[in-house]
Amino acid sequence: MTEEKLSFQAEVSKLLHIVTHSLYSNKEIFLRELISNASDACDKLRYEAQTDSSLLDGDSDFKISLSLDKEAKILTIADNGIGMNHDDLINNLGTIAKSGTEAFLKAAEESGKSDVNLIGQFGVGFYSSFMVAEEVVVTTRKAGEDKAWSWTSNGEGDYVIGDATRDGHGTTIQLKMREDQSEFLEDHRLRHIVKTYSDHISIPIELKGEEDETLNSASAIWTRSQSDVSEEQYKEFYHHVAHAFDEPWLTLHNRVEGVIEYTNLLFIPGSRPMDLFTPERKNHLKLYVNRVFITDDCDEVIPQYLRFVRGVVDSGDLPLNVSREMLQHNPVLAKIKAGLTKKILGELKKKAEKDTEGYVTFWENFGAVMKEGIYEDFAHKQDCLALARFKSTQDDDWVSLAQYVERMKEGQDQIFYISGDDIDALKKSPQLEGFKAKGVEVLFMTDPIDEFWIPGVGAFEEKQFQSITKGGADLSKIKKDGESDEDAKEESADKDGVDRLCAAFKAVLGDSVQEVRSTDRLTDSAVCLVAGEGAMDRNLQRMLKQHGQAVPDDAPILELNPTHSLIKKLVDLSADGTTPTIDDAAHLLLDQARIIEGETIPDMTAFAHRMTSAMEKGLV
Ligand SMILES: Nc1ncnc2c1ncn2[C@@H]1O[C@H](COP(=O)(O)OP(=O)(O)OP(=O)(O)O)[C@@H](O)[C@H]1O
Repeated sequence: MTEEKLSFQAEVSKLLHIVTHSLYSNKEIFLRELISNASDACDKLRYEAQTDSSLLDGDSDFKISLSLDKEAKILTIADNGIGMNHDDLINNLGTIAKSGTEAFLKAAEESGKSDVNLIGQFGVGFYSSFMVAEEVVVTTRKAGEDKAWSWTSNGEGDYVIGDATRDGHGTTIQLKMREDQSEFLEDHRLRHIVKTYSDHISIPIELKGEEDETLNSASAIWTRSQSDVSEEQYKEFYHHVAHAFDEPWLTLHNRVEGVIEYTNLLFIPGSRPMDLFTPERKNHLKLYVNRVFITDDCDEVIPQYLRFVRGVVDSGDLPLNVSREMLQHNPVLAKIKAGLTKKILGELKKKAEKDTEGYVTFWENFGAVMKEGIYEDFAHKQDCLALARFKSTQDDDWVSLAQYVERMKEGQDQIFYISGDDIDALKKSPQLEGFKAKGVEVLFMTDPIDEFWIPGVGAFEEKQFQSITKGGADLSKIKKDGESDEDAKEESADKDGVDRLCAAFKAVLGDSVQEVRSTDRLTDSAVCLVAGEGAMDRNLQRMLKQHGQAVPDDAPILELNPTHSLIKKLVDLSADGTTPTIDDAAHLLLDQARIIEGETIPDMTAFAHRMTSAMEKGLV
């Protein structure tokens, strides 16, 4: 017999250390995890056997069996699923490729003792066996292969893989229970745990004894009627199907009848899954055909912007032997996708109307993903827009576009927004000053996707979206509450003088600015930068530059606040032509505006010199 001793990947060792040393009291979940894996293994084989029935080798009666040897203190969990070969064992039980593990380990490291909660939140899958067992022996044979393998470990640093014998395909996991965990060797305890956590598993879970006993209902939960499923059972199924450990925020269970028939049991998670923003943008919805698992890797079943939805879709209208390739451009699936999208968006709309507070939780988790729908889903663009919520200058609450339009000021015909990745920095933007002073609400667009959907959508209820960091944002038509035309006029400054100063600044600054002009969007600040109306928004320019993309070399417009005392002084000084003071002021103010925008200034040394000399003049 050959044996190989191998070390766990470093992350696994860390994870195992947490698991074995944790004081986590809910140790019974180890059984849920192992049963969940066994059920997945049966699903996988059932699917593979659709195209190659020889894999079943005459054993198609899928089941999971539990048996107890009280004397030897061994609990055995066996399945006749897909099984594992030598390399699978190393890849699956010696390494972790799961997204989120790193975050889990980091959080565990940072939190010190509270790893207890973390296990509950993240789940540790197969490795949870080591919470209750001092030794775990896995004996497994992969369907279609002759050779069986054993995997043995005490969960401390390494494991041993060796030859083994096993009748038929599948996996047998033997847990040599720790001295203080003998409760899990009691029949009644196992019955209770299976009923609590694994009742929804669609294949039978049997407890071996003089007479074998089936412990679960063994009917696919989604085939039952809603009234036969408790909230607790939905939650446990969600944990199983989503590999999640939080509470579902929304559960959608319904059967659709008509030209195409299908059942869906969908969940919107209560917190963000870890892989939400990975470039693949994968969904994890499980597709079944008449209760036979087909795939959880099919892009055609739900749009990418709804990729946070978890659960199951089962339809008898797809052929059972459908291959993953056949799923592409499949008209039945396209209809299911359209139906699911409509259903989900409809339910979200209801939630948004009925439970504003609860909806905010959803939006804070998934809003940035939902906004991709505004950009990508032409058919549902308006629905997605109506579901969108924004932070604004008005208050700390989230606002919908409809609410925004409703509270627009007299004379206002545009939806004003400012974009950038940091809301706190945005709140301090000088460009906001004039809007705040007039009580005009401005939306904060803080998701990168905002830069893409806004130009595509253009308007909401015929009100154009207008970036306030672009030249075209015009405040002059909007009056302050209670302000008369006369008051408005009084605020404007000596126009000729300002024009003269603008021309002098432009002459000094040359091509580094497209234009220098007076603005009414500032009240406290002296200057700000904006993009020309036809040019790319400055935030988008910054974003693209950060990602190494080519960006058109559009120089910004420098705007001066004619009511600011510094500008007024400079207006007076400019009567004498372009003096060194005007020259320095032009450069300093441009650099200042760049700094406020979070940009680096091209010549730091020159900036420092000018600043020093300006301070000297002021102080001496
Ligand atoms: N009974 C089994 N039969 C076949 N393969 C198995 C079995 N148990 C585990 N595996 C394999 O080992 C892998 C790792 O299992 P583990 O429980 O650690 O993680 P997981 O099931 O992928 O995720 P989670 O932690 O969310 O349950 C599984 O993805 C599967 O490939």
